[in-house]
Amino acid sequence: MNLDRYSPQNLRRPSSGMINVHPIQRGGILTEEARQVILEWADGYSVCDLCLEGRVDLVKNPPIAEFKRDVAEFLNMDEVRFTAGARHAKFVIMSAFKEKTIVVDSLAHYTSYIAAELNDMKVYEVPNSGYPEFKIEPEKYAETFERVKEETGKYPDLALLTHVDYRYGNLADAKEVGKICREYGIPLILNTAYSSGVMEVDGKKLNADFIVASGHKSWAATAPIGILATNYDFVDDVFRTSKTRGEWSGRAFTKKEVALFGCSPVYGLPIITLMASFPAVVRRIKKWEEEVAKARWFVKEMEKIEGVQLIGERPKNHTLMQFESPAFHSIAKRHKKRGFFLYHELKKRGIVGVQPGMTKNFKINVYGLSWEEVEKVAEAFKDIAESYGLEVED
Ligand SMILES: Cc1ncc(COP(=O)(O)O)c(C=O)c1O
Repeated sequence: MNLDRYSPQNLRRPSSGMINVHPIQRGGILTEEARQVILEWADGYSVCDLCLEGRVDLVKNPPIAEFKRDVAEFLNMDEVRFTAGARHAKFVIMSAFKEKTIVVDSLAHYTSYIAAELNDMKVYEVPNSGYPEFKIEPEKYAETFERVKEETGKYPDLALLTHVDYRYGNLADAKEVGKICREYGIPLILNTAYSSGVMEVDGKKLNADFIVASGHKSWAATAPIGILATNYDFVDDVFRTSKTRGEWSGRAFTKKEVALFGCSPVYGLPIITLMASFPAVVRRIKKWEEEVAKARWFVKEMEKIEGVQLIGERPKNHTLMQFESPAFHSIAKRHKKRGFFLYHELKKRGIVGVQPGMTKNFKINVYGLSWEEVEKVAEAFKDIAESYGLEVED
């Protein structure tokens, strides 16, 4: 066994000091405030020094119990719990709908399907508009509900909408989908992994019954941490407490919430960094329009390159984007590094995050980059294109 492999020198992060445009990274970059508290809280169960009630969400020092209320207010929902990621939040909700039927958008993340599968749910999909915009039209929810009724004899029990999808960064019309769900009396999970924490999300305005969020994706927190917010109607079912009694010992755990494993598994840095970043997160969502402006500018610059084109909705309403680039793909075919050439060329210019091997299509997120950094990334792409003989408009 070569233990040297794990020495601090060998555990340096490969992307250190570079501009990282990986879609999943931008909203999870820690704030200065979070960096300041890291070391003090880095030990295992650090937040449990003064746990008097046997549940992380009830701890008063550090102020997690208050934080829970502030996050609920921020999302305009009634109750919140912290989970091990958005995926766990979805699992927790769906565990209250075991073996029932769920309708999800056809851009949903794999974790939505897995959470449903773990709970033996039957999944139906709402189609999207296909190439090139791949939009989810709200009325397709109503059509899918009717289709489920025709096939099974009853309307579905639950619906899920991915507010911003991970493939194209399309912003779905959550309010309208929420309205349709209300008309049918079907509770809606809004997956805000790519929206809450970077842009405003108001659960009541959007008619969401559940909001799931990802702290490490969009709230500047250390993984793994997610948020599950809901309204009073669902609290008893989703946050149901244990009814088990030890058959021999007679012990009971009546305060422990079953689907949260009794006490949600976020005992240290994840919850501390989520809290420490929260004031900055509350402030940063007000600057969302400027983030979108940067994304739109970046698209305009990228499309000056021969054969590069945005796919997904136009104009962009989010900072995550996908391009198709047949011209880069043709270069890859004759390059000795094959599809990896683009990754290497970008790395030489101080940029990481475009998936190694991808040239035909690639994804980028410009959230939180300064204007200078966005310009640097656009210039890098143009420079690479020109160096391989592609046309770039002035
Ligand atoms: C739309 C969407 N939802 C959920 C997730 C998973 O989030 P988490 O890691 O918090 O479980 C992802 C991850 O990429 C995602 O893109």
